[in-house]
Amino acid sequence: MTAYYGTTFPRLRDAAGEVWQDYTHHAFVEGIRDGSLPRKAFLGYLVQDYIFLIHFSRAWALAVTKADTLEEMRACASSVDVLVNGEISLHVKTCAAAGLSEQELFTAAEHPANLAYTRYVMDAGHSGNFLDLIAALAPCVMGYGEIGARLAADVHADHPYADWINTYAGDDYQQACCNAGVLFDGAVERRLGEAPETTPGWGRISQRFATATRLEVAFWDMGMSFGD
Ligand SMILES: Cc1ncc(C[n+]2csc(CCO)c2C)c(N)n1
Repeated sequence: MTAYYGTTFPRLRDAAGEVWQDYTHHAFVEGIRDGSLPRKAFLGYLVQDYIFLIHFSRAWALAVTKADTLEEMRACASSVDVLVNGEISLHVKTCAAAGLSEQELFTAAEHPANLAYTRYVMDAGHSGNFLDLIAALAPCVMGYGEIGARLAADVHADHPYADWINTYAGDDYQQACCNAGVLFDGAVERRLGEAPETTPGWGRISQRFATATRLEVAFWDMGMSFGD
């Protein structure tokens, strides 16, 4: 069962249409679910995801500077902390266990799909306001929450991708998605009022959300290409 991620997220997800399904039910995700994803594809993805997380940390740090309230600053600062002091080292450990050295991670060339996605998110923040940035960050956070919760049903002790699935299905990660939902709802109400869908700002965040979702699909496509 997927936890409750607030009211803004499901509205934007449903407005995004089929692309959300393309993202959360991508062949790469289905390969993780049934364990058929080639190891090569998974490792290629992990290396790129390490680079992705570094730029994502920068985007959350940008959100700290774009926030309007101390509460928003705290939530975004905490995301930076979790990412740079937690998730990134977890990636380094997972890669090391899979035979990839930290040196290989540091020297890996950034794939264009990775560049496109992370720099799109950074630009949403640089050219726009706090809400533009959060809307571009949301598909990443909540999408992995939905994927983890769904895939947990098929996980068993010797599943090849059990660690990955359990990370995103776990209580800590699900709670992080709920917290992101509270941040997103509060940010929308503060800036767009109680009927946000009737404002021009809503069209902008819908577009940001849908574009970031398309870039998640392209990220999975990239992951599949490493299996060839
Ligand atoms: C391509 C890609 N998209 C989403 C995530 C998931 N993710 C990235 S940062 C973060 C923490 C909150 O910002 C989470 C859950 C990923 N690892 N790689």
